[in-house]
Amino acid sequence: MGRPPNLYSFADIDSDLAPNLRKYVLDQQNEACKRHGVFRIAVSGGSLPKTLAKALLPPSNGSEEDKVDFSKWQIFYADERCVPLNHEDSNHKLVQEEWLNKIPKEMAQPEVFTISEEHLDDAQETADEYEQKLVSVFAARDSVKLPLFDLILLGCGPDGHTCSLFPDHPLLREQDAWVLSISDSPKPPAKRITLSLPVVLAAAKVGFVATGGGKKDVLKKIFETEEGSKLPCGLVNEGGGEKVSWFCDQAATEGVSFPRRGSVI
Ligand SMILES: O=C(O)[C@H](O)[C@@H](O)[C@H](O)[C@H](O)COP(=O)(O)O
Repeated sequence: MGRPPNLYSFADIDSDLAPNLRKYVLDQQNEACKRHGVFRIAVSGGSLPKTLAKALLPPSNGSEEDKVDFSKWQIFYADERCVPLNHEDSNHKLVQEEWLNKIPKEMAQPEVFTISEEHLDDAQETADEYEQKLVSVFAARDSVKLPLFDLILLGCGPDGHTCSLFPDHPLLREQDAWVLSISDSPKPPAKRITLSLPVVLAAAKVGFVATGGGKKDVLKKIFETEEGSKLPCGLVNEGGGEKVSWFCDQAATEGVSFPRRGSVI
């Protein structure tokens, strides 16, 4: 690894972490729009959507620099459960309820890429269909080796998983496919699809959001031990280096040694 990832620890989620996360996302949005006129972002489920809602809503405080320009957003799921989109386990439903549905109706809405509901009992088919959606956006499969997201926002599980990439799972070794299926996920539901590790590592920026005392032990492991650096979150740190940032609160980082400490704002 070159330079280590950035680990930010904030005193409070609402008044501190959320505005910093907003600034970070807006910086990536603005840079991506300058680069290619759109902002391509992938997001996970778990506790992330709730924190992200605090960061993104309301979409503007009136000033030009502070505008979340959803008209430029193309939103993908970093991982999704193979359930109907209106099912209570669906990450899309969660994201809709937490913030997509709360974007003011008079504003231009983002483009959201959901999984197909056609073959939900076949996780591989669902993964292949989702990969085709990525191909249609990120150009023909043979002309780009990997889709280049502008930003991927992820959570960190208590066992160090991220997306639906679980510790010691063979999916971690997948080098070729963009979207993978898993039918034995240790976190229910068992059938899911997930971006592959090479796709996560190809993104321009990767932001983790991990809050609460329940994350303390796994963060210590990831940042301080050899064993932790082999966990899925640790592999993203190792492969992504300084393009990876962690947005945490003090409860999650108590006693964790920081590679680099700071504030985005
Ligand atoms: O669909 C999922 O299960 C999530 O995308 C998953 O990868 C999540 O991000 C982590 O499990 C962390 O979840 P918490 O933030 O709730 O701990």
